[in-house]
Amino acid sequence: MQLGYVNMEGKWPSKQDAPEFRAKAEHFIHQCQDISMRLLSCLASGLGFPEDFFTKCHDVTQPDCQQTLRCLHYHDITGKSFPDTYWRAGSHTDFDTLTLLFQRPGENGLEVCPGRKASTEFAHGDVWAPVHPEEDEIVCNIGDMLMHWSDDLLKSNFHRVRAPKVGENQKARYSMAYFNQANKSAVIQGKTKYTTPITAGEFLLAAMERNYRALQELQESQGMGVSIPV
Ligand SMILES: O=C(O)CCC(=O)C(=O)O
Ligand SMILES: [Fe+2]
Repeated sequence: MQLGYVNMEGKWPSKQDAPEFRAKAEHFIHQCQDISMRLLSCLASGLGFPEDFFTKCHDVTQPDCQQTLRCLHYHDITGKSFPDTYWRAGSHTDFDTLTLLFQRPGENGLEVCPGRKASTEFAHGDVWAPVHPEEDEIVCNIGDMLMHWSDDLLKSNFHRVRAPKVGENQKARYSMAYFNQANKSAVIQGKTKYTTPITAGEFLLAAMERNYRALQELQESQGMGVSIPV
């Protein structure tokens, strides 16, 4: 389930089904926005941009706002074993500027791949480290937009979610990701390397096309076709 600031009319669960859901979700989203803007202000200053630079690019009062809270539910797989090619979430970087990731103690599986040589590498075969959930901790992932804005100084990190094996906690995993995605019309432009301006809307489209092509190539190399939903 994905929640945001725009185009939400008619998408909230009804008051009868989940009486407090909307108010609680909106309160949480506002808290995520608040802490994100504080973090992004620090990052803007560190990168030599004005302190309010990223805040202005992630403006929730604008109709082209793309801030999103993704609520994830990975199913209970107790007693089931899957091949090593099976992931709860496959290796990827986030397309956004900065992600706040919330996970629950005991629901392990998140792994990160520190270090990255190029934005187009898909990190197969690299060294992965687990990020175990801790009470009161928020995992922050640098995304592709911030990597671009910082001319590759801040690397967007590959991460994935492993499927637990028989003997481990195979119960459901719930997590939430607050994606700080710049407003569609915000211009992403570095100072030294990525000096050609690109809007965040174009940037997201290009990232999705690149990931889709990479998936196609991987599946073709493994002799599997990509099935396109019709
Ligand atoms: O479930 C998780 O912890 C990871 C989710 C994630 O990486 C994503 O939705 O981009
Ligand atoms: Fe992610």
